Amino acid sequence: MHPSIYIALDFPNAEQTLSFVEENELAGSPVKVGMQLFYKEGPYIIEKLKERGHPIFLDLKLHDIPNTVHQAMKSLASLEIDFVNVHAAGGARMIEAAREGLESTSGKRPKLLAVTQLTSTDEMMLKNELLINETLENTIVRYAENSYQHGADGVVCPVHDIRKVKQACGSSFITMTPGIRFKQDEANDQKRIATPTEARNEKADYIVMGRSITNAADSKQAYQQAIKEWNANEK
Ligand SMILES: O=c1ccn([C@@H]2O[C@H](COP(=O)(O)O)[C@@H](O)[C@H]2O)c(=O)[nH]1
Repeated sequence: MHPSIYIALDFPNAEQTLSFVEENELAGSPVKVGMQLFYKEGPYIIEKLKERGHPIFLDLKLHDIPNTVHQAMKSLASLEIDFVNVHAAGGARMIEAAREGLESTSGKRPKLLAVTQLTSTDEMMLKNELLINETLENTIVRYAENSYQHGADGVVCPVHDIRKVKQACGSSFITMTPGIRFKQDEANDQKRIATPTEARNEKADYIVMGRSITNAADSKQAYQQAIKEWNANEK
């Protein structure tokens, strides 16, 4: 296992998820649980993954009014997971409310990440659909600064923006980067992708890998390949 590589367990149910981790001998490896799995199974799947020693990033990307996010984070904090997140676009007060909700737990507080811009967003979509007349890079850095100033421990961002985010928010501000693909893989719906090697070179703290591992003919081997790339250029 590698502490910096989170495997996105985007499966439809607990049975398929637990078979996947068992068949590929992934007990103890960091995993990301997203909407598909959590909406189906709820806290049960978190309990089962914790029993197997997995560090957990619960990727639900909360985005609502501050009071709702505050109360939701209080509930999520009781799961004693490692990371949870919100959309940075929810704004300063919502991010503060999320942090306050997490701090109400008596157990270990999950770290709070804010999603800057999704790795499926490109410049064209930003301008034409989201009507943001700034570059993607400026938007991501500004959202990261706002998140940092209002209580987030880090951001979810594309690999390409890590350096600027760290310059603006400091090197200990966490960067969790999805959109990771091996060189030969399809991008699928992702617009801003990078290899594990590129992520490591850009000094990502963590990477998220889903389909490049879960859809591989040999998932165990694919995970080992990710670890190999990551370790090849040790910081
Ligand atoms: O900007 C973001 C934020 C979250 N994700 C999530 O990461 C995984 C990526 O899966 P792949 O199969 O490796 O593309 C997925 O669960 C997303 O919900 C993201 O891709 N981009």
